[in-house]
Amino acid sequence: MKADQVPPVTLAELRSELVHRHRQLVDYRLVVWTAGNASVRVPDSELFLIKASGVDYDALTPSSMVLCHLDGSLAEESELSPSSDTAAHAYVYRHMPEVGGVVHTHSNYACAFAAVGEPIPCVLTGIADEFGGEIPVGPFARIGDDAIGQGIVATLSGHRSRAVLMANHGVFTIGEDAKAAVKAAVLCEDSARSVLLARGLGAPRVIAQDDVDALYERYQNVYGQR
Ligand SMILES: O=C(CO)[C@@H](O)[C@H](O)COP(=O)(O)O
Repeated sequence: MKADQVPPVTLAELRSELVHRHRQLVDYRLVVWTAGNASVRVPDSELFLIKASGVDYDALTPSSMVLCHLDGSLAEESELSPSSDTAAHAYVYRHMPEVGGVVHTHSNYACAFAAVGEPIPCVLTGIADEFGGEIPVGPFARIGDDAIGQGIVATLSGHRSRAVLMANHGVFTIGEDAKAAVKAAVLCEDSARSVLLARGLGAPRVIAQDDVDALYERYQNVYGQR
């Protein structure tokens, strides 16, 4: 089958995939209790799916994924309220058409940087590979409306990084799909952990910009199976 003959993904498949992506957040120890959430854009539509608010990760099923319009309103009748961060995710989808997945976590090491308002410096090749430079800090914003979304879009537009540390809050990541957004959340936490460990040994050294550029270019365009 040629790539252009791959059948379009169904809503049911997207719901199941989003359950799996939330399971990955637990497996990678990026979330505890009901903190955090993930969403996925429904291709070729003005819709996205997002986790229901405050539901245990163990209890998530395809029907716990709430279908929303890009203004954040419900697109179907649902007994479950969508995530408290729905307006933030919706704002990202409206203003970054290239984004197909959004993830939010309170992963500990990255949150430590968010708590002090400090970017994660580009001191390891893995950070250059995935983020193309430091992982930036976004503004403080209250939870519940699109203020968080505005901060995400303002910080990540035109930036290589797919992760932002929202000040005094946590990590928001974006990707072309939900898998890519989860990957960015995993690697953001891994980066933060390594940098904090390095600081116990001495002063981490920032990689030269031309090396960062070369590493990013290779990882994004050459690494892995093409
Ligand atoms: O960041 C926050 C609250 O600080 C929220 O994102 C919660 O962590 C998860 O909320 P729901 O998605 O369950 O509404």
